[in-house]
Amino acid sequence: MMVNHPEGIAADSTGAPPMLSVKGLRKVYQVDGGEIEAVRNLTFDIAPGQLVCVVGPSGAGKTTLLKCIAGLLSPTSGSIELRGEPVVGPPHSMAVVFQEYGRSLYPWMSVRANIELPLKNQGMPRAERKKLVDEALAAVELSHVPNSYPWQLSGGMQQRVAIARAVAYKPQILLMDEPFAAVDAQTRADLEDLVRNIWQKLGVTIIFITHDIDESVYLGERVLVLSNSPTVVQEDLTIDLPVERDQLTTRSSARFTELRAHVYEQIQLAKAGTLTGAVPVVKKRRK
Ligand SMILES: Nc1ncnc2c1ncn2[C@@H]1O[C@H](COP(=O)(O)OP(=O)(O)OP(=O)(O)O)[C@@H](O)[C@H]1O
Repeated sequence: MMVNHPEGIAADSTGAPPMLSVKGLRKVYQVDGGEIEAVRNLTFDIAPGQLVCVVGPSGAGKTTLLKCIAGLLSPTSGSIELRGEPVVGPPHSMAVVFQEYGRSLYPWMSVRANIELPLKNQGMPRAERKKLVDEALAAVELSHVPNSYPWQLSGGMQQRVAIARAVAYKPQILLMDEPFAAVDAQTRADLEDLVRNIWQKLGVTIIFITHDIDESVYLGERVLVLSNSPTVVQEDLTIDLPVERDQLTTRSSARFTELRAHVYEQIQLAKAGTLTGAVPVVKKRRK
C-alpha cells in the first residue's frame, strides 16, 4: 500500500516546527499581452532534516517553486516561511545548487577559492574557512584537487565542487534544481549516492528537484508530485525504502519498482491534467 502524508503536513516525531512551510503559494508571470499562472496553489510543510524530492512534468513549475523558496522570486499570493519567519529575500541559511555547474563556478578561481568565496564574503576568519573547506572537499571526495581550476575537471567533478561550496556554507536547507541532469548516467548514480551520504552525515534538510522518476524514488524519503501547470501538489508520497540504499539492491527491490510505477502513473495523470483538469492558462491583461 502507498503511504501518503495527510495533505500539507510534514511528519515530525519531535513536534518541532517545520523547517519550511509553503502556504497557498501562487505565482503568476506577467508576459507580453497577458499573464501565465505557473503555480496555482501549493501547500506543504517540510520537517527539519527531511530529504524531499519534487517531481512533475516539464513546465510544471518546479523551478518557479524553488526560486520562490530561495527568495529569488516573490509569490503573487500565499507565503513561504523558514522556521516560522517569512522569506522575503534570499535567506542566509539556504544554499542552492543549480544544474548548470559550468556557469555557477568561477573559471579563474581554484576549486578551493570557489568553495571559500561565500565564507570570505561572510567575513569568516581564515583558519575557520580553511577547516570548513577541507571538510567540504573531503565530503565530496575532492581533497586531491583543491588547487585545480574548474575547467580542468570533468562535469561530475565540477558539480561536486558546487555541492562542496554549498555544504561548506553549512546551510539549514539545501535546494537542488535538477543538479545531475547534465552528467552521464554513471556519474549521476555516484552523485546521487553522494547526496544521500551528505544528507545522512550532516542532517541537512534537502529539497531536490528532478524530472527523473527513478531518481526521486531512490533519493527521497518523500516525493511531492506536482501537477501540470498551473500547479498544485498532486501527490505527497512517503518513500518507505530502507535508509541505507545502494544503486543495485535498492533499485532492484520489489518496493522500489512499486513506488516508481506509482509515481510514473501520477506523472502521466498530471501530464493529462486528469486529477486537476489543469492546463496552461494565458489570461489577457485588462487594458
Ligand atoms: N520568467 C518567466 N516568464 C514567463 N513565464 C515563465 C517564466 N518562467 C517560467 N515561466 C512559465 O511558467 C511555467 C512553469 O515553468 P518552470 O520553469 O517553473 O517549470 P519546470 O517544472 O521547472 O520546467 P522544466 O521541468 O521544463 O524545467 C511554464 O509554463 C513556463 O513557461
